[in-house]
Amino acid sequence: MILLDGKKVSNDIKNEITEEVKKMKAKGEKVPHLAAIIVGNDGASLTYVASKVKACERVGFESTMIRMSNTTSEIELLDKIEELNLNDEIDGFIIQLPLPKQIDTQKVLMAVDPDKDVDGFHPMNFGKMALDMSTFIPATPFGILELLDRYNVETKGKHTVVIGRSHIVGRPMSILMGRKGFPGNSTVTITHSHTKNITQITSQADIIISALGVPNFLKAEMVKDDVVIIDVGITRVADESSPKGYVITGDVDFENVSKKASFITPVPGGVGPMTIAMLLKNTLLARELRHK
Ligand SMILES: Nc1nc(=O)c2c([nH]1)NC[C@@H]1CN(c3ccc(C(=O)N[C@@H](CCC(=O)O)C(=O)O)cc3)C=[N+]21
Repeated sequence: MILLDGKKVSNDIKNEITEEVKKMKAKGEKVPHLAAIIVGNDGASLTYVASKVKACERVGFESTMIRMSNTTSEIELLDKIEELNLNDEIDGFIIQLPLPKQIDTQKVLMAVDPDKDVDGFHPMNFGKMALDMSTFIPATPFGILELLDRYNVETKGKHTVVIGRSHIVGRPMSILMGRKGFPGNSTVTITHSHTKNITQITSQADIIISALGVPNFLKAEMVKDDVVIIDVGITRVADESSPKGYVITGDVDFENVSKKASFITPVPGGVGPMTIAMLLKNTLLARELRHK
């Protein structure tokens, strides 16, 4: 079994980006600037945005975190987005999800200037992705592709099973794994809450990408020998014995599934850190787009 070490690879990527930023500075160019809007006080969301800001500092990017209250109206958020669209200092920005229920997420994501949409959530960018055009690929799927690439995991002709059809992971992942090129050229099955007999499907998979959010859902009996496992689950499970009062738990029963797997991502330290590294990569791309 080979561990797909997202923590290590994300560090390599951050070092590569740091070098790029040094070159920009040496040429007297403006460094990339990422902004993040966070609405409300969700603990996990605040942690993620804080790690994004920290990652920006680490590679030498500028960053701005914009906090808005839990009672923010849709109009107020749309106004803020328009402000960032027009602000020439900002190369790219994200709106941390999930949003409070009074706000229509799809409407908000459509208000982002596609050229600053470093999350790749605007329908224009999603469409470009599906059509093999160059664009921002959502950070989590992009991170998974990068991990498969750097560990040279064969995807061509393999049966990839994606668990979950969310707009930010499952759906784009199912498209990307079936595209031409590497990593891609897989035969893809996407499964979701209405899928019948999921074990029958997962047990035929060469590659499983699980983005379900149900701790320890995928058991050893559900997979075949030498399967490649990508665990996107990051559920906080209460645990009094740990210092933070919770442990981050993936969708995969790692202890038992890892014994059968050829490659597997750990949680934490797998897909999560890659997501942050690829957001930086998209921000660098956005900066290059705007100053070409
Ligand atoms: N607009 C938007 N863009 C996102 O990319 C986005 C989002 N909203 N909403 C929530 C999800 C989730 N997400 C993660 C990022 C990093 C870790 C990460 O670094 N995880 C660490 C553990 C971090 C911890 O201690 O909680 C790890 O897996 O090793 C996890 C999850 C980005 N998301």
